[in-house]
Amino acid sequence: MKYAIGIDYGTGSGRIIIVNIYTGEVISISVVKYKSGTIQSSLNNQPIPNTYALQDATDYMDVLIEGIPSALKQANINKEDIVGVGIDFTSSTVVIADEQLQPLSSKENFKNNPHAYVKLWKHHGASKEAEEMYDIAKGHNHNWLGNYGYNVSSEWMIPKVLELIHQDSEVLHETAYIMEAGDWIVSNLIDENVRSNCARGFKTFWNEEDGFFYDYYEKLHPNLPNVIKEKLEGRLVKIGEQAGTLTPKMSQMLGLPKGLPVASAIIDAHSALLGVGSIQKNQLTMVMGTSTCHLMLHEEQKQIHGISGSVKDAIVPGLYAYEAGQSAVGDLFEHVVHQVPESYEKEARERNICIHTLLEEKAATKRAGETGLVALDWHNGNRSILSNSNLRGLVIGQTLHTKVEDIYRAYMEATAFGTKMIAESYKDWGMQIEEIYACGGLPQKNALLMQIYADILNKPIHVSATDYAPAFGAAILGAVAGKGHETIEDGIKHMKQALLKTVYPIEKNVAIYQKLFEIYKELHDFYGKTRPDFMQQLKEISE
Ligand SMILES: Nc1ncnc2c1ncn2[C@@H]1O[C@H](COP(=O)(O)OP(=O)(O)O)[C@@H](O)[C@H]1O
Ligand SMILES: O=C(CO)[C@H](O)[C@H](O)COP(=O)(O)O
Repeated sequence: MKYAIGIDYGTGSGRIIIVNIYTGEVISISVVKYKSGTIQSSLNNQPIPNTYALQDATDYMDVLIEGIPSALKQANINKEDIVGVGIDFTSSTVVIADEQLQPLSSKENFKNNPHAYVKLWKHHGASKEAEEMYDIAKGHNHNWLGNYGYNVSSEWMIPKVLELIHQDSEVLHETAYIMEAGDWIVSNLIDENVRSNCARGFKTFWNEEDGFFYDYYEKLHPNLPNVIKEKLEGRLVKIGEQAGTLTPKMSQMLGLPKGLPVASAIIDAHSALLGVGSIQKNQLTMVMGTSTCHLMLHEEQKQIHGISGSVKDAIVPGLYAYEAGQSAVGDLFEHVVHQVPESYEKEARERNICIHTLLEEKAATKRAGETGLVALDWHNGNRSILSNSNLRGLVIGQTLHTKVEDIYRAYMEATAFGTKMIAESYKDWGMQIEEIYACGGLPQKNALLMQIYADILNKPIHVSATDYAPAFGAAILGAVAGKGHETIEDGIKHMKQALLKTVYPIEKNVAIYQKLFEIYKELHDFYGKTRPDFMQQLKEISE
């Protein structure tokens, strides 16, 4: 029997699975929550801006140190039968490290410095840098901005590097490596500075043909080209390739075979396509968790307004991977969970169910449209199709009878309307959508959510049976890196996970939601395009 390990680093936790590479059977699962979670509002009791979202990279190492021995113990297999390990990580989640790959935040003199910590993918501290980059990129004689959907997101790598250059020269001086967190994990496992084409292509202004866009970087800041050369370069390893092998120190620390092959890191949402097996063009895959990513594959590169980017070989060699997304989905539902009355908390405790389930149950008692609400799901900005992290949420139609579950339902509907905007942009630019897949940690947990998506998108939604689609994708890459399978396609054939169900649209709901979508689009275009300054002003006044 042969096995592979897949390690999925999500926003709140790391998930480790050991998988039979011939059957896709999960032998064991280990989940390790990040001890410091996401550091927001304050760091060590010192206030930090509300736009900051930081993490502590030592938590990522704890996932390995605690999670792998636990998964091995549960699996009770001969570890010599493990052929390889793959890692997927949220992105662009940026680690600041010294020559020994130690995170600067772990050093005594930097432990209270926010710029020494990981800038999580949803960190919006670099919005001014992103706006400045967009203005300069627009005037730059190139065509690559179209490959990024004609936008620059503050969630990407270069705005976060510029923020560091602008804000903290001392941290920058002590920094040897600025790395995607997935690359940082792989580089620690093999003791070499390597960089994956996946996150590099999507989150940094780089493509394999041209390399880094140094002529553009020079216009942004005189120091930027050197910072990129000195701190972001590293041996490129592409998806599907082996990055290297486990060092003796790591194999001893983790209890894994010496010289175990390690795959190049992949972005978490992109890895899910491998785990689900949705790698045909005309398939839209929604990876739904804290956020949602909307991914497609195509043999051509099209410049699609409002998506986050398109990169060749980033998921399946030979195909362009396309990504769009929404920065707050599970996070938005969680926001309501924290606002329910004590009576709801009491009821959930007594029935031993989570608040999400209680809210879903209460929200399901109403028919489509009965709340009388329409919301904009922009509580953490709008990633696609407006790419504006200064935008804010909105609910219209509230009365004195509006309940918290009505707001919960309105947010579920709003995230589905936002997905419809993305799907329409894909279709407007020549990407036909014939099938829709849903995976990630959300779809299996909330039946009402998936029915709302089927009704609003007016398409059947194929729901993956596993909560761990990204981890399965990482395990497939680990199996290929370790020559357990010759190609990614072979790995998918043996290891992809089954579907749980297909949710079909309900005709009467489709008609009601089409009316509500027309209102959503009016609100979207007014607050997102005609007067985005309203929400910008509210943000500035609040700071
Ligand atoms: N039953 C539910 N309904 C809606 N959202 C949920 C439910 N259960 C958890 N969530 C949300 O899902 C998100 C976690 O998604 P998951 O995919 O597990 O993690 P990650 O985003 O770290 O990969 C959290 O934001 C949480 O609020
Ligand atoms: O932008 C991303 C991918 O390109 C982030 O990795 C994703 O949005 C965060 O993932 P999750 O919601 O699962 O935590």
